[in-house]
Amino acid sequence: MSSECDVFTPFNVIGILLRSDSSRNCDSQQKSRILRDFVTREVNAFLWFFLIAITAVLISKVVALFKLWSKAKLLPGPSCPSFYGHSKVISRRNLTDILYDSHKKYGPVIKLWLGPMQLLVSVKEPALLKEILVKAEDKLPLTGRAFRLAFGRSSLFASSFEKVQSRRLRLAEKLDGISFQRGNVIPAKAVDCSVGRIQDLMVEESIDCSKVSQHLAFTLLGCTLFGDAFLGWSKATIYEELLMMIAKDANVWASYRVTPFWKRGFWRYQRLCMKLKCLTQDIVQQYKKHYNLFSHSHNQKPQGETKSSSVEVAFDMPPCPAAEMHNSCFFSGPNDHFNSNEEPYGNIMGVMFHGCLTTANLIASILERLATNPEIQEKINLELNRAQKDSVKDPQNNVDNMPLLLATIYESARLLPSGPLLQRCSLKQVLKTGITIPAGTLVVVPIKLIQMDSSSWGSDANEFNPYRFLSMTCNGTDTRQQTSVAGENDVDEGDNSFVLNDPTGNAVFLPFGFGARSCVGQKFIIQGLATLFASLLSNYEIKLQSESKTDLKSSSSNPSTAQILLNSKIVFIRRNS
Ligand code: HEM
Repeated sequence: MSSECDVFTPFNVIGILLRSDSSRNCDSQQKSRILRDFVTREVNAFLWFFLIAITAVLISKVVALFKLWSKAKLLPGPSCPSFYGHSKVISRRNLTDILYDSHKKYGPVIKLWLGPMQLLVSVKEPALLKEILVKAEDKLPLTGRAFRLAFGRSSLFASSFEKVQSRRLRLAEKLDGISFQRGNVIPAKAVDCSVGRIQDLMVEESIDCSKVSQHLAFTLLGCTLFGDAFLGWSKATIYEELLMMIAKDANVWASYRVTPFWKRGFWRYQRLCMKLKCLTQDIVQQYKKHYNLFSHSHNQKPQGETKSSSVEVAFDMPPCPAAEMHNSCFFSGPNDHFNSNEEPYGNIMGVMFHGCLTTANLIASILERLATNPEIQEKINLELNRAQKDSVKDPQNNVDNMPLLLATIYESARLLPSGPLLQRCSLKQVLKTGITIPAGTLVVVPIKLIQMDSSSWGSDANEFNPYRFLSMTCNGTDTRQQTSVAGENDVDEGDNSFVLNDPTGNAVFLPFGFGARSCVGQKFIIQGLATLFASLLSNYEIKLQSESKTDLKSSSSNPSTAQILLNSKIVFIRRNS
């Protein structure tokens, strides 16, 4: 017969765990029952708490979803075709084409659903653009993930503004600093090396426009970052190839929500990234050796102090003792502490990657415009001759006096931006105009459409016309100056001269973005490319290979498909031959 105490022994797990032996006395059974009751109550309380918390989270999500839906209702846009939104349509058609059609039908601010909880808002209205790009500071996680997967953690290209804020400020200061020392933006050797690269490629009669642009961009950036060490670096070609191979797949691997460790292709990609890291390490070592050699041969400073290297001069950096030279030497200040979570070469690889791709795209655009507009080329050459006569012989010091050349660069950037969209997320504020874009929305600015919009750029918005960035100044006998918009028949001569209307800050000119996350290399690269093209045009005439002409798609009624580079072949003809 069981004892009285045994009657109360519950048959739950805790009860079994706490059940006492029948040999124990009643007193100890009493204690264990109290303990068991206590534990049971604690577990129940925890479960209740857990349930309430989960329910609260779910309710808040549902409320947020309803809020999103009700706010989104106020925004115009095509009706949702299914529960999954427009994602199926987007996977079948180019997003820029869809945005072009939707903006045409529904106005300058439109919405698209990427899923039941993901809203995309595209803004084309110039009055709203600046406000949005200033207020929305974070970028899409995809961009940050692509850089992180390829180059490790770094503090320049992360999606969160908080993480990049201080580092991008310092880099911008340094790059802007050298932009003020105009003549020296890109060291003369970098330009010579880039032009020399064209001569190497000239073995063939004509050159692939995209290939030569890629070589030029890579040489320009490499020489600027690593100076003389880069000129003699035997692995430069492999580095360039690796960068391009990584660029091809970067967004594919970043688009996986969970890193696809199970895919063989992903590990192949990681090996490429690893090789790139080793090569970056190698060029930094070479730079270090070169720098050591330089400081020993110019032993002008006391021990412990070193003379500024070419890279430091180019980037306006404090001299850095060779022993401490690493990534931060390029991208940080004297009081910067290296973050141990960061990949030591992440920022260098990131800048080489972003800089090469975007600069190559712009160089290709300029080369094609010049090749298809020989009259502009000749006028730039006249401008170059005049600038050379006016001041020192070196054309590289005169890019500021070459408004047509600068206008050609701006116009080429307008017609072929490096990407079709600027992307932002987590816009928290209500916009001044009364339009509310809910928090968490993916906000896109379709730069390609904006930069070719006839309402902002005129009826020739799809055409190459560098004169849109120029004004004609007429210096009469009285000293007053009169300016008027320049045209292609105007000549920059004598009493008349062109003045550049700098488009930076114009809400509808966005090849370098705008606001908190705009490109920090803008001034630097515009000056650098002007220097490169001044040198290039003084040596060569650029022509399109005759068969290539039919390949050029110069205009179309839909700006989203206009001005696509079709990999034309170009010929460089030596001017004095
Ligand atoms: C023709 C050449 C270039 C073009 C067209 C270009 C264009 C751009 C664009 C469109 C963005 C995004 C802006 C936005 O979302 O608002 C960007 C970001 C950036 N660019 Fe460039 N870029 C060029 C060259 C360079 C160079 C040479 C450097 C550095 C030396 C550089 C450094 C950066 C950095 C650090 C960012 C990230 C800013 C951030 O996320 O906060 N860029 N660039």
